Amino acid sequence: MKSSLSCGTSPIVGLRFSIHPMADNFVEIIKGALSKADTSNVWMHTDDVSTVMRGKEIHVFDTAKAIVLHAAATGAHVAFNGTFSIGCPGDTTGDSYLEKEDVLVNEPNVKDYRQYVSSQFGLYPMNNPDYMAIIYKEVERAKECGVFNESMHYASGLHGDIHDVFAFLEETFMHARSEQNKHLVMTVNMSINSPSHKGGS
Ligand SMILES: Cc1ncc(C[n+]2csc(CCO)c2C)c(N)n1
Repeated sequence: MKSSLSCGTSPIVGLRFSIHPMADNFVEIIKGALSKADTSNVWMHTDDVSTVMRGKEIHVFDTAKAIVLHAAATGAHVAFNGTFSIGCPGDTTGDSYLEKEDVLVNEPNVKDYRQYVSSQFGLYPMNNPDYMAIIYKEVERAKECGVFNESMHYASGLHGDIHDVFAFLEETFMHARSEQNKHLVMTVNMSINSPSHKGGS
């Protein structure tokens, strides 16, 4: 890993995530999802706890959605949890693949998949005194986009087709930061193919 400090001006989006399939063949599902997605536009590393991905925003969201969809397509009940980050002052410019072209490599392969997902997200606009206004605005955006599910402590509930939920997450991640406040963290939990989803899936 290279380690030149970028002083928080870097456009690199990082995502650290885990997939937990509630199935006996969880190893096959995790490894299968990671290998079926085209990861050529992101830097990625998997360990025993999670996987980290770094790259341009569009490629991180494109690759993450494909990985989740490939795990979901097995039919197993799968949980995804991830932390997205951009603009961290302590971040480094290495392992980023920023030179990649803006052509999505997974979207053509997964665009026809349909998958209901129930999700909870949290926004953390770092060092921004107006953070509550930003959070309320983004919750309003979720309502306008038709993916809002319910209010709750410490997160907001989203649900719907995975393409709509991911599109919202990418949009809100773009809008909840600014030139003055570059550092943003977003947490996302998803539950897929859950027996609790009566009629929605
Ligand atoms: C996305 C993602 N990356 C890594 C792990 C950790 N993990 C748990 S079991 C397993 C397969 C056997 O090594 C791995 C890699 C995870 N759960 N999800």
